[in-house]
Parts: sequence; structure tokens; C-alpha cells
Amino acid sequence: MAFFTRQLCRHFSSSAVRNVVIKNVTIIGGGQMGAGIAQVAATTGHSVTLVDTSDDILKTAVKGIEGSLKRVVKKKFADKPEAGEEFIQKVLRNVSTSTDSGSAAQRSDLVLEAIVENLKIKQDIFHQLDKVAPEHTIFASNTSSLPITDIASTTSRLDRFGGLHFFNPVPMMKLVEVVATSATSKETFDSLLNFSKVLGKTPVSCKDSPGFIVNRLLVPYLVEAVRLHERGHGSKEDVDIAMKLGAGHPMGPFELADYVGLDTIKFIIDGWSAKDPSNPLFAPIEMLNKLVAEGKLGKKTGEGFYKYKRLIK
Ligand SMILES: C[C@H](O)CC(=O)SCCNC(=O)CCNC(=O)[C@H](O)C(C)(C)COP(=O)(O)OP(=O)(O)OC[C@H]1O[C@@H](n2cnc3c(N)ncnc32)[C@H](O)[C@@H]1OP(=O)(O)O
Ligand SMILES: NC(=O)c1ccc[n+]([C@@H]2O[C@H](COP(=O)([O-])OP(=O)(O)OC[C@H]3O[C@@H](n4cnc5c(N)ncnc54)[C@H](O)[C@@H]3O)[C@@H](O)[C@H]2O)c1
Repeated sequence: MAFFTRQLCRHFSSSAVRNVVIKNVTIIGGGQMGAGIAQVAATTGHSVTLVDTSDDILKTAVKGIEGSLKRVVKKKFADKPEAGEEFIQKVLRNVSTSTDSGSAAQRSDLVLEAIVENLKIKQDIFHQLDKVAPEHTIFASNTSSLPITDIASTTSRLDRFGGLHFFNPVPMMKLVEVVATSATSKETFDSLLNFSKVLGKTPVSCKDSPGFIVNRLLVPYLVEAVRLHERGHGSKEDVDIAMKLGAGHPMGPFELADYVGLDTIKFIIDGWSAKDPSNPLFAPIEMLNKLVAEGKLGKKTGEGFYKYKRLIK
């Protein structure tokens, strides 16, 4: 009987979070991805709190959002610059910033994390927020490669935890991978799916398997391009031109790796290699490791495989 009552309570507690309509969103991490997601969520009328570790980083993030919105309105409001400016200000009013993730989470329907690709740091953040976020709040990670199940494991809301994987640059890329673990409730999954659609994205449903769909195919391709170049079988420039003109890709693999961030690519490959060391697809890549050790992380730091005049942020 006690078992039955416990099951009943569980049922009631999960039905209490049924059909969460996501209006207030906290995004942890105001880097390339967090700022992009904040922009899209604010544009679609959500109230967004962007959280990072310092006010300076947050200022840069908001500046980046404003710059990206200017690119959006240039076309959308080509003949009406005043309406374009009004649109930008309206979107920016939906974004507030904070260095206090706990108080932001207290007012949120969704806490979406987009910080560095490190399991322990992600687990620690969610462990803290789990204690203060309302019962109904859904937690999600934008991780590129870490198991959602592992990230969620430090919380007590396994049924209200999923993956929401966006693509860079978020305002332009239409896809969102929505990831359910074996514990994610159908209500949570549906809420995340619906949220993605409200953002104007096309969601696909993914299992909690390494790299989900896109990165499991894309990242081995990116590092294979580096290996090909290391073997002396093609210059970076020729490989990039070949894949753009021969395979119809908008960016070549070196350009795209720089765009994503070489630190992120390295975190992904190293993480997979630790779990599956005999898989040759995940073997260390000397050139990538060297660039990351030198702090040459791609477009965001001004140099990676190539040099850049203008930084991303
Ligand atoms: C690793 C992770 O876990 C997963 C990932 O994210 S993997 C990476 C996935 N992303 C990709 O594969 C990106 C591939 N690249 C592309 O699709 C394109 O090169 C691109 C959309 C980034 C840029 O397009 P491109 O034609 O090369 O350059 P550009 O002319 O500057 O931009 C095209 C349009 O996009 C707009 N745009 C580009 N970036 C933008 C941004 N951040 N914000 C707003 N608008 C932007 C431009 O304003 C331009 O608009 P217009 O056509 O109306 O003038
Ligand atoms: N770069 C991509 O193309 C891409 C695409 C999809 C997913 N992702 C994933 O999104 C996540 C973020 O990637 P990114 O490229 O935006 O990284 P980034 O380095 O541009 O930004 C990370 C941000 O997180 C902040 N941060 C770090 N620790 C924090 C903490 N404890 N609290 C609050 N903020 C903290 C940093 O200050 C930084 O501003 C990673 O998990 C990455 O794998 C990246």
C-alpha cells in the first residue's frame, strides 16, 4: 500500500508539471551559444535572464546580441530603419542580465545551460539550482557531446531534465536537437519540443547517445580534415574550397572548426576518447591540441587555423 501511495504521489507530482508553457527563461552562459539562444528567445517574446560570471562578459554578450539583431533588421526592415531600431529595443527589453544564477532560476520555467563543455562544472551548477528552482522548472543543457543523463544525475528532477542542442550561429541555424533521457517525462519532452517550435526552429528527437545526431557525424568529419592536412594531403585552404565547392557545404571544415571553437572540438573528442579509447575516430589530433594549448581557439579569440580581424563577440 505504501508503495502504491508513493507511485500515486509520483504521478501527481509529475502531472503538476504537465504542459509547462515556457515564458520565463534563464540561460546560464553568455558566450557564443548562450547569447544566441537568448536573442532568439527574446525575439519570440520570452522574458530572458542571461547569466554569466561577470558584468563585463554580460555587457559583451548584450552587445553581441545587439550586433546580431542589427544584421537581422538590415534586411527585414530595409525600408524602415526606425521600425528596425524599435524592433531591436523591444527585443533587448526582454533580456536582463545577472551574475546570480540562483535568484534568476527562482523565476524561471526553463533553465538552459550553455557554459563550458565540462561535466563537473555543469553538474555543479545544476546541483545548486535544483535546490532553489521552482518545482515545475525544466532544466536543459545545450551540451555538444556530454550525456544528458550524467549532467542531470546531481539533481532530483530527472523527469524534468532534457537536452536542448542549438547550432551556431543560433539566429540563423534552424535545427534544435531535443534529447530525452530514459527518465525524461513525456510532458517535459513535449514542452521542450514546443518551446523549440515557438522559437521558430525545427526540432528533431534524439536519444541520449554521444553527439546525438549532428555532432556524432560532424565532429569526426572535422577532425578527419585536420588529419588529412597533417598527413600533407591538402592545404587548409584547398580542403575548405574542396568541401564548399565539391560537397556544397557553406563553410569548409577548418573554417567551421574555427567558428565552433577549437576548445569545444577538443573537449568533445577528448571526452569521447576517454570513453572509447580504441576508436580511431577519437584519437588525439596533434595540430588541434597545439592550437588549443596556445590559446588559439578560433574566431572567438582572433586566431585558430586562420587569423581573424574581427572577433565574433
Ligand atoms: C559543435 C556544436 O555542438 C554544434 C554546431 O553548432 S556545429 C556548427 C553548425 N553551423 C554550421 O554548420 C554553420 C555553417 N555556416 C553557415 O551556415 C553560413 O556560413 C553562415 C550562416 C554562418 C553565414 O552565412 P554566409 O553566407 O557564409 O555569410 P554571411 O553573408 O555573413 O551571412 C549570411 C546571412 O546570415 C546572416 N548572419 C550570419 N551570422 C549571423 C548572426 N550571428 N546573427 C544574425 N545574422 C547572421 C547575415 O547577416 C546574412 O544575412 P543576409 O543574407 O540577410 O544578408
Ligand atoms: N560553439 C558551438 O558551436 C556550440 C554549438 C552547440 C553547442 N555548444 C555547446 O554550448 C556550450 C557553450 O559553448 P559556447 O561555444 O557558447 O562557449 P563559450 O566559451 O563561447 O561561452 C561559455 C560561457 O560560459 C560562461 N561560464 C563558464 N562557467 C560559468 C558558470 N559557472 N556560470 C555562468 N557562466 C559560466 C563563460 O564565461 C562563457 O561566457 C558548450 O557546452 C558547447 O559544447 C557549442
